Amino acid sequence: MRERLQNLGRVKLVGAITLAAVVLAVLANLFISWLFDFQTTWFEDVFRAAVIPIFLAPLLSWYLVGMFYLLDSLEKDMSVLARIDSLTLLSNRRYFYQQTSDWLATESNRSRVYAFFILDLDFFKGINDQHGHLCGDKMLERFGVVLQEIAPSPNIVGRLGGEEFAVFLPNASQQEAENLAVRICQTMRCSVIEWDGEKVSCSVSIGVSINMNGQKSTIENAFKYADLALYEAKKSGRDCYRVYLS
Ligand SMILES: Nc1nc2c(ncn2[C@@H]2O[C@H](COP(=O)(O)OP(=O)(O)OP(=O)(O)O)[C@@H](O)[C@H]2O)c(=O)[nH]1
Repeated sequence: MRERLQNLGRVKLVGAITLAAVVLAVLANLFISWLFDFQTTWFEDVFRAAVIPIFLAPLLSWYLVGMFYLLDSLEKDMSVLARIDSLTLLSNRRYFYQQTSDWLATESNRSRVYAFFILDLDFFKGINDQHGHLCGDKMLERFGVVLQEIAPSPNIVGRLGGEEFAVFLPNASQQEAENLAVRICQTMRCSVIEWDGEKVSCSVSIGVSINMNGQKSTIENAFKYADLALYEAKKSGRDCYRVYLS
């Protein structure tokens, strides 16, 4: 993205040079005609009129093609940036909702089972307070990587905001969902980052909502039930998961 923006700067410079060259060439042409009061033939008139476009056409074409290519790639970059969380590179809240809602809206998926996790790092404020926000950011990045490794596609992983994340497991049974929750808790419990020569770790609490028996439901319901389960996990002392069956 940064490279493209630099290229855009270069293209603008070439555009300005091209424009200046056109203006100078036209002025020079007029000046020479005025200075020498040319009595030119029609052939010389046509030749002189054609010289400028012939020499400048490649430059102009290159400029226009470059501009088109860069604007096109910048538009694509913008659309990606609007969907991802810049710190963890996971889906952001809005895109996560869109992905999961799209899955649920598909007719063939409506009667399927799925699990929905809300994951919240424990006492995360303490890490910020004790080691600083940059350390907190590094922990959030680490958690994002852990989630992507443990719950790869077709599962959908997103950062809802702050230290709250979500995972959607399409077609997952209760057993599969619970196994995954156990693995995430264990991995975070053992995961350590180095910060200013100190080892920093952070556990996670997980609220799991499982849509049993393939009942039709919305992502809002799944969210509500997972949130209730998360509340139970926090109340039970954290570093654990709780399940809400619906
Ligand atoms: N470093 C960093 N901190 C963030 C970010 N977003 C939110 N926070 C911090 O996350 C902390 C969340 O604190 P709390 O809501 O009290 O939660 P907690 O300390 O994890 O406590 P429990 O959830 O009850 O275990 C706050 O201190 C926020 O400032 C971020 O992007 N980076």
